[in-house]
Amino acid sequence: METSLFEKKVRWADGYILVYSICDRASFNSVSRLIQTIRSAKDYLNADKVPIVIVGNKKDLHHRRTVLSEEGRLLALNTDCHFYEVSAAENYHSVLMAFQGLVDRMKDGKLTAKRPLGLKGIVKSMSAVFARRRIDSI
Ligand SMILES: Nc1nc2c(ncn2[C@@H]2O[C@H](COP(=O)(O)OP(=O)(O)OP(=O)(O)O)[C@@H](O)[C@H]2O)c(=O)[nH]1
Repeated sequence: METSLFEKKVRWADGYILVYSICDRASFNSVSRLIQTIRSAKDYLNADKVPIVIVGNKKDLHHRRTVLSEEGRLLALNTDCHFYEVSAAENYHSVLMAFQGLVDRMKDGKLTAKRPLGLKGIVKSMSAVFARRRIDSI
């Protein structure tokens, strides 16, 4: 069967941020479907579980909310994803946190994907983790 450009892109990526609007249930449903697409594309490649971050945007528009925070959180829990609610309009910090969360998980994934490690590999991975902790605490 012919692989679509979309599927090729899905297979290529090492991590995903899927954004919906908390005021738009259709966008939430699309995210839910996209997660299934990503998971099955990656299963096809026998790849390790790739990190997916679900982002509910437009948190500032609470009076127009149609998707509850709990629904986003539950979707993340059921699909082994990570969840953030943000307002891209109000501040960039929450958006930054979501991207940072994804990058951290991708790095963690790369460390565990290299298993099984020899003694040399274990020492290298431990050093990488502790070096990161040192940087984080600065
Ligand atoms: N109030 C509010 N508006 C936002 C937020 N993020 C984006 N918008 C607005 O939503 C509209 C669509 O934003 P786009 O960046 O074009 O995003 P899009 O993915 O094309 O979204 P849609 O057009 O809604 O499908 C623009 O008018 C943005 O200013 C947010 O966090 N809060």
